[in-house]
Amino acid sequence: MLEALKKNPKFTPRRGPVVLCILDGVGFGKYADGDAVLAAHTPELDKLMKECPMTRLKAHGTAVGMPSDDDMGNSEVGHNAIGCGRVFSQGAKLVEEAVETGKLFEGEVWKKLVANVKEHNSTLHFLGLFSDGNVHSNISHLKAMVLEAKKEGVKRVRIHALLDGRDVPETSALDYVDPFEAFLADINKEGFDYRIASGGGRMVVTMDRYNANWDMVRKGWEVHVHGNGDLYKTAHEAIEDLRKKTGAIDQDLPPFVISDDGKTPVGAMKDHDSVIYFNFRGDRSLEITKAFEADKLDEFDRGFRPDVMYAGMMEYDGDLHAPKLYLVNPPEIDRTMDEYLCATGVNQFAVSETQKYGHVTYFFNGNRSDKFDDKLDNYMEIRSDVVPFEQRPWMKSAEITDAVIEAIESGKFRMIRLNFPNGDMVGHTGSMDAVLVAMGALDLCVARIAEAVRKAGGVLVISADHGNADDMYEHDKKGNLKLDKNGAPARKTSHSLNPVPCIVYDPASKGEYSDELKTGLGISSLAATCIELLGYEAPEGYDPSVLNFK
Ligand SMILES: O=C(O)[C@@H](CO)OP(=O)(O)O
Ligand SMILES: [Mn+2]
Ligand SMILES: [Mn+2]
Repeated sequence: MLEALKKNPKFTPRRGPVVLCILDGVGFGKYADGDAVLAAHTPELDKLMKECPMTRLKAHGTAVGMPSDDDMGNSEVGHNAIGCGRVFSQGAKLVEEAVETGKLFEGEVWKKLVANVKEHNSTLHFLGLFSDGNVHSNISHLKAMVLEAKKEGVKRVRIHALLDGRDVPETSALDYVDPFEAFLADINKEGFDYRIASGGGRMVVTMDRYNANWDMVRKGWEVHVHGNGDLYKTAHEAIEDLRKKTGAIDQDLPPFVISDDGKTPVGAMKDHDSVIYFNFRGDRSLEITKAFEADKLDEFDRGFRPDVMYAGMMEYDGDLHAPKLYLVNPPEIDRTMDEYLCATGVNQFAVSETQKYGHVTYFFNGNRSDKFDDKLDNYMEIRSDVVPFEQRPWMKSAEITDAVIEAIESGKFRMIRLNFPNGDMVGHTGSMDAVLVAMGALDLCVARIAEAVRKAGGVLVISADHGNADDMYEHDKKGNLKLDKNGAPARKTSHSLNPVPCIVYDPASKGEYSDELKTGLGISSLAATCIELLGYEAPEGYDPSVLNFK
C-alpha cells in the first residue's frame, strides 16, 4: 500500500470535483488542410481555449516512452503516461531493445518454443499486426524472429498476417506483404518451408478489444487455427481480389486462407505447434490470448482446439497474468495516480464507452485490470455500438456525458475521469465529414459538462492522449497535400504527431496559480495537475504539473 498524498499548503481544493476529460485523438493540427479539429463547429471548445488557462502538451515520441520522436502517440502509451504521471520506456522500445541485444532469444520462453517444434518436427506460427506502425507491433521484430528461427534450424514457419491500414496508410498492405514474400522466398531457397498462411483486416479478425465484438476473434480463429475460409494461392492475390470485391481499406478486408491445391490450407494449426502472438500491446491481444489459453471458453465454440505452446510478445495484463508465456517483460508501471488517490481515501469515478473503457481503467492503471480499492474505485462502461463509426460519429458521447453529470451532481466523487472516443475512433475511418460531426457532438457534450462543473464548484481539465482528428489528410515530407487517384485529398487514418491541448476551466478560481500555464511539458504532467487541483502535493518523481502557483 502506498502512503497517502500530502496536503498542498498552497492550494485549498474547490468545493466540487476535479474532472479530467480526455478527448481521445484530438490534437492541434500542423496543417490547416485536413485539420478537422480546426474546421469543425466547436463554439464551446473555442471559448474555453480563449478564456481559460491553456497550454499544449507533447503526446508522441519520447515524451510518451516511444523509441523516437518519429513515432506517433497512441492510447496505450498516452493513458499510461497520463495515469502514472511519469514516462516509462514502452513496449515498442523494450521489444526493440530485446531484439537488438539478442536478449529475446536468450530467454527461456523463446528457447522453449523453438525446442518444442524441433522435438515434434512441428510448425512455428507467428500471428500479429503486419506493419511497422509501432502501436501494436513492428514487422521488424517479426523479421528478426523469423531469421533467428532459421538460424536455429526451425524447418517450418507459418505467418498469420493481420492487415493494418490504421497505424499506416490505409491501403499499404502490399507494401509489407510483397517484400516479406521475397524475404521468405530467399529463406526457402535454402531448403526451409516458411509461408504466409492466413490473414485479414485487423478490424474484422482477431484484434477485438474490451469484449466489444468477440465475433472478430471467432473469425480469426477460423482462418488462423483451422484454415477455414476463402482460399487463395498467395496473400498478394487475396488482398487484390478482396479489395476488388469489397472496396474495403486494409483494416476492413475480409479474412483469407492460403492453399496450394485449393483444398488444403498451408497453415492450419496442429498439436505440438508453437504459436507466437507478436503484438506487444495488450488491449487487442487479450481476447485472442484467452481463446488460445482458456480451458473453457464461453464466447464462441472453438471446435477442435489444437494443443499448442502459445506465447505473447509481452505480458498483456499484470493482474490476469495473461498470457502465461511471454517473450519480453512489460514496463513496470507503478505508483499510478489512481492507486495514490485510493491510498488517500479519494472517491473516484471513471467512465467511457466500450471502445475506450479499458483506456480509462486498464491503461490508466498501468495495464492492470483490477481495481486498487473496490469502494473508492467506481468504474462505468457504456456499451459501444458495433457499427462502422463513420455511420454514428456521435457514438455514445451523450450517454457518457449523462453519466458524468450524474456523477458530478451526486457529490460522491472528488475525482472523475472520462474518455470521449470520437476524435480517434471516427478519425481512424478516414472520413473527414464524419469527423466534423464527431467534433460537433463532442463540443455539445463538453459544454454540458463544463456547466455541471461550474454549478458544482469544481474544476474541469480538458486534454487528450494523442492526435488523430487534427490530421485527416496525408502530406508529403515537404508538407504538401497528397492527392488520391481521383484528385481528392488522400485520406489519413492513423494518429498524428501533434501536441494536444490542456485547458484548465476553474470557474471558482481564487487566483492561486498564474493564468500562464507551464510550457514544454508532456501529457504525463496531467496526473500531477489533477493531484494538485485536488489539494495534494504530487508524489516524488512525478512529472511537474502545468500549474504555476503564485
Ligand atoms: O485502434 C487502435 O488499436 C489504436 C490504433 O492502432 O488506436 P488507439 O491507440 O487510439 O486505441
Ligand atoms: Mn487514443
Ligand atoms: Mn486510435
